[in-house]
Amino acid sequence: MARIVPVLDLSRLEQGASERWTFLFDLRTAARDVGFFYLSGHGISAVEIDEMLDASRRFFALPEADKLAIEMVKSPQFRGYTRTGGELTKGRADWREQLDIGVERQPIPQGPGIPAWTRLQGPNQWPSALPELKPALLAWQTRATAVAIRLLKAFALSLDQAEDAFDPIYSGEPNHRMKIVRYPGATGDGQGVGAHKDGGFLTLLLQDENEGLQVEYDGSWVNADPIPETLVVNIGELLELASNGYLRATVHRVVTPPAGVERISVPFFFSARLDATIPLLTLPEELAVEARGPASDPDNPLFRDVGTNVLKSRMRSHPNVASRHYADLLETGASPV
Ligand SMILES: O=C(O)CCC(=O)C(=O)O
Ligand SMILES: [Fe+2]
Repeated sequence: MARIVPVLDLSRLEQGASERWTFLFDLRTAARDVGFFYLSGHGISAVEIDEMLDASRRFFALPEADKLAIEMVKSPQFRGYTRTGGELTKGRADWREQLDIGVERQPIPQGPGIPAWTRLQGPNQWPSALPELKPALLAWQTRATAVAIRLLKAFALSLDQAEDAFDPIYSGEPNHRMKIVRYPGATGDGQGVGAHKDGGFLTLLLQDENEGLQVEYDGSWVNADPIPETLVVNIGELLELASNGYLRATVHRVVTPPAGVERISVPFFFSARLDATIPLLTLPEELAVEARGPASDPDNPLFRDVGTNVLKSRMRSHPNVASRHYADLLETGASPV
């Protein structure tokens, strides 16, 4: 039986015009039909992958005090460590611990009339007990950004747009974010991370050898079990919005591993600049007739303003950070949540 979540080889883009053309067709089909695929031929080596997973394991093995020293609640930028059960998906605790890292930038000076999402820009928190983590994660960000941009250009071509159609909304200051995540075995109620869609353009996920990721397809859950040396790619809400729902931001979740197993993953979320507004692409007629419009969920309103969208989802996932650093928005009802 054919795999539901297909494997696509990115190096086909460089194998001549006809291979390139069929790759773009396969890419568009996978992103429209399942919204998830495995990516091979991405150019990130097995050694780099192992190093990233090892660095993640070393972080989670640190004494709890070293991890709590950089807890996310200290960061208005939603950066840092979240302990197991500390994050919510649709109001329910996720049984995973994680470190959130964004782009390293100076905070934006605040004052009257400055939009709240500008507070998302600023520094990361790094563990002083593991100095090698910072260069390892920043190196991964650089590698993953390059792959994400190649893919985004390919998506633009596959939708009959100019290759650089998305450049104006990410170039200069893209707002990617990544996490290292550990799912401990047999904890909580089995929700590693609850069913959700990702918010950005594209997510590139590195997973270790352990199962747990599931993708919603045709009303049921399909396992997206690890395939060595591949990344799992999924479409985020921004690409669904830009394509008027032609491409699908698919719901996914992670189930808790069994006792004695821990699962490590490294999701990288490629997104647009916080000050960008998501355009609506004009699709060619044969694609436009198949565009369903972006899924509308009254519990999860989508905004074309990227900064507002990002702040909304961060505040929902981390209510402790919201009440410490965004209490003004919660009190005045100006909250974008
Ligand atoms: O850990 C995984 O495999 C997926 C994580 C995920 O979906 C997320 O953090 O958005
Ligand atoms: Fe996700």
